[in-house]
Amino acid sequence: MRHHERISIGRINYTNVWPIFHHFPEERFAGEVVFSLQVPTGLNRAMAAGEVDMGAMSSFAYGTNFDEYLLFPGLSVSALGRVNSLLLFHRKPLEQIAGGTFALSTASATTVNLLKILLAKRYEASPTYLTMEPSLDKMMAAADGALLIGDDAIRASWADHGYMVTDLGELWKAFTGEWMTFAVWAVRKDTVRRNPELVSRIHEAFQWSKEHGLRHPEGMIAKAQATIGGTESYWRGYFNQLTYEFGPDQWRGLSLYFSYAKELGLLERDVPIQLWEELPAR
Ligand SMILES: C=C(O[C@@H]1C=C(C(=O)O)C=C[C@H]1O)C(=O)O
Repeated sequence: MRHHERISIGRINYTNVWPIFHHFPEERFAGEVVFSLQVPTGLNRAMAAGEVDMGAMSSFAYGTNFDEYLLFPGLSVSALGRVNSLLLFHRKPLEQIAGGTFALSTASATTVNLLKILLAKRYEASPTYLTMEPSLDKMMAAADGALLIGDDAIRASWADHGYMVTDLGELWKAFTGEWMTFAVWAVRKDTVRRNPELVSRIHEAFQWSKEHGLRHPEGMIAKAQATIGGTESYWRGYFNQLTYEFGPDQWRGLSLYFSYAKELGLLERDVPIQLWEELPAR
């Protein structure tokens, strides 16, 4: 182990990960960790390049590069149904525009591929896709539908635009009956080899932080209201709608997503769910 090497932890810069990060005991890791705050696609790239060692990223990005990563059980951003922050905005019913043009946020990997899967499998459509910066007005000027994620989607859902709004978590559940996992907590295998003890302590701290965050959401809710807006009950509902578990139910839903992605050529290989395991106590 290189003693002075810090572990870089990726943190998605959206509210949806707050229940896992908000109470992370940074002071316990002084000098040992640094955080990298980015949109999901930024973290996906940084993890693949080895600039970030572990943390939250798009579940789809695990699928493209799984040989390099392990997944932490018990940590994810998942939902069985509605999410409220993975939203497709459109002018006409989806049935009428499924073969049209869709503008996709540059920040997303999991959800853009989820939309591709649903349009291909459920609507049997072959639409045109544009990738754009997440701006609802610009996207809707260029396309029949616009896909936003995270806080961009939340803000747009409050705006007075008159568009129809489809929740991608709800659409996936209606089509498959399954869970969907949007963000996973992954670690690079080389980081585990170099520094198993620190990785283990960080995992434990995340679990603690999550349990604490879910038991005591008040601080997080107040911070979300102050930084983004919305009511107390909106945020309480938002954090309750999401699930932060990553167990057999979520693995099954995510595996189904990966198999559709492979079938449609969005992923090249079958993707196994490979879990990180705690080192045996010495
Ligand atoms: C629940 C969400 O899931 C997210 C969607 C992601 C993606 O589409 O790649 C990645 C991480 C999560 O932040 C959200 O953005 O609100």
